[in-house]
Amino acid sequence: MSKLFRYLKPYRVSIVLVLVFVLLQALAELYLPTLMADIVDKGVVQGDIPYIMQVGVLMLLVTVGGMICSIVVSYCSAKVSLGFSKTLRSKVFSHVENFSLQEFDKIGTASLITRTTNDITQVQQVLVMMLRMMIMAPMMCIGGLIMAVLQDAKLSMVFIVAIPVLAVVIFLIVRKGMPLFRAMQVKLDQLNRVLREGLTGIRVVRAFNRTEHEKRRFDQANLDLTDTAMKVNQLMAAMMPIMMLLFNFSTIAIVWFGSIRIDNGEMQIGALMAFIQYATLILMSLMMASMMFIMVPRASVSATRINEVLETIPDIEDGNEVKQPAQKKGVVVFEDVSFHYPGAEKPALSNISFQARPGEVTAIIGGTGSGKSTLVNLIPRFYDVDQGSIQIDGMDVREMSQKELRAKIGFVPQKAVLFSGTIAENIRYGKEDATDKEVKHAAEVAQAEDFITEMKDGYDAVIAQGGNNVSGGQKQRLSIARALVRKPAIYIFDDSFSALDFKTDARLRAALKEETTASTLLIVAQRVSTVIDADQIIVLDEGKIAGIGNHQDLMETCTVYREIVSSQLSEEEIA
Ligand SMILES: Nc1ncnc2c1ncn2[C@@H]1O[C@H](COP(=O)(O)OP(=O)(O)OP(=O)(O)O)[C@@H](O)[C@H]1O
Repeated sequence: MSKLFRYLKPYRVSIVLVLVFVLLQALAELYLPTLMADIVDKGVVQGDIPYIMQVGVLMLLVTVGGMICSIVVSYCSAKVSLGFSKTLRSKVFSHVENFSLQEFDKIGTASLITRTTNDITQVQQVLVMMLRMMIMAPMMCIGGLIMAVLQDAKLSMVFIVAIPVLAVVIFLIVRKGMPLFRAMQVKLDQLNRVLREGLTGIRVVRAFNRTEHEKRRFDQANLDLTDTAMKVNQLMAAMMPIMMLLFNFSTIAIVWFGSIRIDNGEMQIGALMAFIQYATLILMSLMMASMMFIMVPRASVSATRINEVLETIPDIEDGNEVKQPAQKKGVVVFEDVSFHYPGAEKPALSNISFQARPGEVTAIIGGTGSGKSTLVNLIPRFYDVDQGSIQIDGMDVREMSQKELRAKIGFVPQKAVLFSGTIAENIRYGKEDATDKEVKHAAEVAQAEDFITEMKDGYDAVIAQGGNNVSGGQKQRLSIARALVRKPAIYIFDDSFSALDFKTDARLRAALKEETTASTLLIVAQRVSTVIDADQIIVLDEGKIAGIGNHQDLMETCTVYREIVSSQLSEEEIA
């Protein structure tokens, strides 16, 4: 957890304030019983009213002082801990943004969400506690002991028995609690995963009548978490009565032995009352310590999970010296590229070599799972190649800065993703400073203009979370417009026309041709009609190139291509 505390630096002043005021508060608490002993022994016993009034006013002032200290401590510690968690959340988020897809696959989205929210809250809560109790508990314990010994050294022997017993109880509780805290965070991850899947996949859940199944899955994860949380709470609940029992036994012992000492004239009644109060302070401080001993390990489990994210070095990082290709044409060259996903037995791509040139359309076709998406995902470096190289305008993509590289590319993913906001905002996602005219033009080319103008608010129509209020084909066209608006040197369309009807698909490709005369186009497609006019078609089969050429060439030379064509087109169309 200490590693995370480096983010506390900006709050140094507030932390010092907290510590100073906690110290003052502790001193006030320690002073009060002595004053009370004085009132009883010197004022009440001797009937000295002015003395009672004088010390009474002093007690009142000390109490008010202690209260003010407590308020300052609460304010400053809240400020520090809330600021700390805000900083930590944004650090984790911006670090995660740099992750390659490999790290996302490894940690899992649900766990990343829990770590950024719940885990940070755990650490934040403990931080408040530590700020308030780290000084308070030892001060009250040591100060209380000294004051108690000063009141009556012999009676202090009671603590020799009480404190070690309490220490053993705390140790046993912490030892039992640690594995439970760890399990609780993992189970929270599981619950979040089930919840996320159930909510994002709600349409499939309904369509397949799997509501009950999902409910069972959720209940199971929920019950699992509750069971562990119950165990943790039972442990915590057991702690309090045990502590109170020890506390009450100690008080009985103090009153018992104290009254014998009063009988023998070795102690005064006021001193015994003060002694009991000091004993209360000591035992309270030990309770505070035990709370810390329980909460700190729990938060340290969370801290480890947060550190794991912060210390994950993204697989894909810019080199020390990033370069820029001399030309900006957008020539994409694959040179003997092979790639396999971590943990996968077979490579997803093997020995891929080809060139995609500006002004030309390079289409990639192949069966499902043949590696088409993987191939195009390697160009913006979502993953890095295992072997060979990918060059843009003669420069290896690993030598460029990721920002520069991705600025050259207009990427339309297989699954269209929109963000909550207006249609115009979604298109501008591709180019922040795009003018209204540019946004409109991109929408026109993407064949989205018609349906946008039909909407009540046109370009200002609001897209719901995940783009759920537009159709699949409309979503695809908006994500195409988003790529078009940045006018990049290279366009990548990963199966981006699949949800369009044949007419719109053809119109879109014709408009694209006019718009992108100087750009390199890579189009992944399932439909032969989409690729038939391409300048070059790459046929993929189980991660390997089965053929490369235009439609006519491939019809003559490539069996895999012929099979795809004959499965989709009629005899006349083929002829
Ligand atoms: N993130 C991943 N982790 C592990 N394996 C993966 C991952 N993504 C894809 N694969 C595997 O890599 C192979 C190629 O997948 P890819 O998505 O590139 O195929 P595709 O040709 O685009 O298929 P489709 O047309 O169905 O989209 C498949 O065997 C797939 O199971």
